[in-house]
Amino acid sequence: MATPYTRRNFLKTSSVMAVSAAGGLLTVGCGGGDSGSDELLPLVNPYYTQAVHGPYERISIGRLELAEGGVLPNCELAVATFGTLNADKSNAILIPTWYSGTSKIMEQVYVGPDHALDPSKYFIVIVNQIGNGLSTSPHNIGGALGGPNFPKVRISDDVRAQHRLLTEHFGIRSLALVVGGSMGAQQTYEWAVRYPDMVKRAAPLAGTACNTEHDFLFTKTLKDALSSDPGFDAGRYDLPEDVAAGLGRHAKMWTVMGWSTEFFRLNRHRALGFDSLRAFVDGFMIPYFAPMDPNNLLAMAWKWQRGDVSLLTGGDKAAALGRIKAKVFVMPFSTDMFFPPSDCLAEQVLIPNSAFRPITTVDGHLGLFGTDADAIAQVDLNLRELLALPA
Ligand SMILES: CCOC(C)=O
Repeated sequence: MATPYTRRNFLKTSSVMAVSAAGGLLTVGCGGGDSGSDELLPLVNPYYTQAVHGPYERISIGRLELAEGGVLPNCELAVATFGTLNADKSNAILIPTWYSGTSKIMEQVYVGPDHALDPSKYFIVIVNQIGNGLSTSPHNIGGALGGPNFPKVRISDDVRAQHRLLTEHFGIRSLALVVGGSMGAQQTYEWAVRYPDMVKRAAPLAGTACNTEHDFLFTKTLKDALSSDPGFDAGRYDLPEDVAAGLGRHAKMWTVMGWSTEFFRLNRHRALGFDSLRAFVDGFMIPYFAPMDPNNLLAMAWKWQRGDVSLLTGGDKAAALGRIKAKVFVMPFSTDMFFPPSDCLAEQVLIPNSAFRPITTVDGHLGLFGTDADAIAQVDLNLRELLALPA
């Protein structure tokens, strides 16, 4: 097996094949000879590919100025579409993605002829959020903005980028529905507040419009779990495997907060095929996050912490939520420990034309992954009702 190259060495060679510790082949971009600079090259991580997450198409929306002052010179969004846009372009549904997720899990769990999100009726556009590894992200941008130098991206930046994509690339000016889970819910709220005339219906699942201090702290501990690993090396690690300890701690914290105490008391992990909590952590939670790029996760975590629609209204949450013209079903998951129903209800009462539709499940926040078929059936029932409401 070839000695795995480190990224720093790539600048000295035009193009190399490296073999990751996991045995996957990593193909790196051309180094352009020995530039002598310490720029990071884009690294093709085998996890963030069509083979794992396809089909999707990478569409450039050009230069994206960011709310925090940075810029993405050429922002590319990875997009998966299902169904056909009708003649008057009135049947478009947008689905943004959540932390660590891609368009693939949204397709697998929420889209299909047996779901409310039925491609035979709607043109469904799933847009991968910036930083998630398929769209422009720390691990794939390369150059001076690569890795730890990736600029700070906010929820509003994703939503403006998605708006440019839909209006300029697809010619879509009306959305029958925007629906997303967790960080996808944060983007859903941002869409409904920022573009009230475009969004006809909105369904935030297991997420809030304004992140809470508790959730900010939870996400800070996730970030610390990654960055405190010496292998992280201030974000200049070579491969995710170099940060395996941090990714493992991050996975264990997700195990604690992402499910629920009921989930374990009722042995739901056994129902999922794991005969112990330890086996569930070692066999599912750690392997799920292990191939992911830590700088990508940190970029999304920074964004997640600062989800706040009131930035548009000088900090006035009621004014922001009052801007919404869409019909809204607020759909928390009943045992969610970081976007609890109580936090979601406190926002829903501020939204005109809205209803509070909690989803009953013992699987907590990560019930979003589709582990509880009944929870997804409840989501479908509510989405069918919402889609049947007149715009
Ligand atoms: C699992 C998805 O979680 C978030 C915060 O997006």
